[in-house]
Amino acid sequence: MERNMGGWAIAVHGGAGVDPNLPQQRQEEAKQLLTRCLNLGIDALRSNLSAVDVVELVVRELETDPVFNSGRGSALTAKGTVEMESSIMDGLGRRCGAVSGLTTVKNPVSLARLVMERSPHSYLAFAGAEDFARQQGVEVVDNEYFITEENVGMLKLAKEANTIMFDYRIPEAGGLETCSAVVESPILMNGLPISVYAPETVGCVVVDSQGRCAAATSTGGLMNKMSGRIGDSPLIGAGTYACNLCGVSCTGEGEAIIRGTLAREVAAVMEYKELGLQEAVNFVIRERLDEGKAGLIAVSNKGEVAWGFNTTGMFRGCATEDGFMEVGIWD
Ligand SMILES: NC(=O)C[C@H](N)C(=O)O
Repeated sequence: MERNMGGWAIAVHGGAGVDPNLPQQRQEEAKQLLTRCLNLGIDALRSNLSAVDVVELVVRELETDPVFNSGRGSALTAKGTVEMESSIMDGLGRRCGAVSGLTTVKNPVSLARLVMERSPHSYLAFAGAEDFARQQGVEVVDNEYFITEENVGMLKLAKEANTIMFDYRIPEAGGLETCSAVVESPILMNGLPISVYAPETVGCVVVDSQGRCAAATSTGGLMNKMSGRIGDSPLIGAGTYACNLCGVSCTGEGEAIIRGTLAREVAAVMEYKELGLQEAVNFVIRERLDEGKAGLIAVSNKGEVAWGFNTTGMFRGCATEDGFMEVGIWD
């Protein structure tokens, strides 16, 4: 799908790889949150906030709500702790900031923005990033704040199955059944079984009415990941990218997104193959991504919005200045 209205455009995602048996209630909950976040972004764009301000604002909202896998509600490490990561990129001047290994920062995307604006670096991680957060006076909370009962249940299941979970479902009776079905036919990666589903990382891409593009992505990573594991979300060019042409945010199996440098590839094929935004998204998903692994959202400086995925579904929503708005999960 593609819209080309020449004004502002916004897209949000709440993760790719959705379980086809996801309870209806959970689907509705996710769609409501995406709609609320889109509206927040739309109001901000109408008030003339810049693209980078809008992506930060929207991702903060998604981090604060526990529905998706970022900030509160983040996936847990094998140790049962939360290690969050995020990045933000302003297409104007291609400025960027990224953070990993955060354990107490309430809104990782805002720390990524501070790395971009108030540090001489692009990427800070673990203890150094936490020190920087304190130095900057951002809101910090106990690690417990990020841990939800639901995720504790999911980690238990992942551990029992010795699986690094890409799934993110409610550990109720139905959830358990679906989950064991996943585990019965695992995909092996480096000798470890991995389910085919992806958890619900969040991201937002925006082009404002002046044609400035920005992108931001935030996540807790994968359920039962090794402590210290870094995925695609904080990696500029892999999970997040923005330039004067477009803004892109990815979601799915981080290792596959990193191998494909997906976000940057969208910009590269637009630039060097002179493809339109949706064509570029389709090309990258088809040519640079292993089957069933990921999805992405994108905007262009012309006010186009596009998305694509090769997983079962992707939580996403988009809107353009002419009043078009769509929120969906499946193809
Ligand atoms: N659902 C996700 O998008 C997970 C994220 N890409 C990661 O691998 O950390």
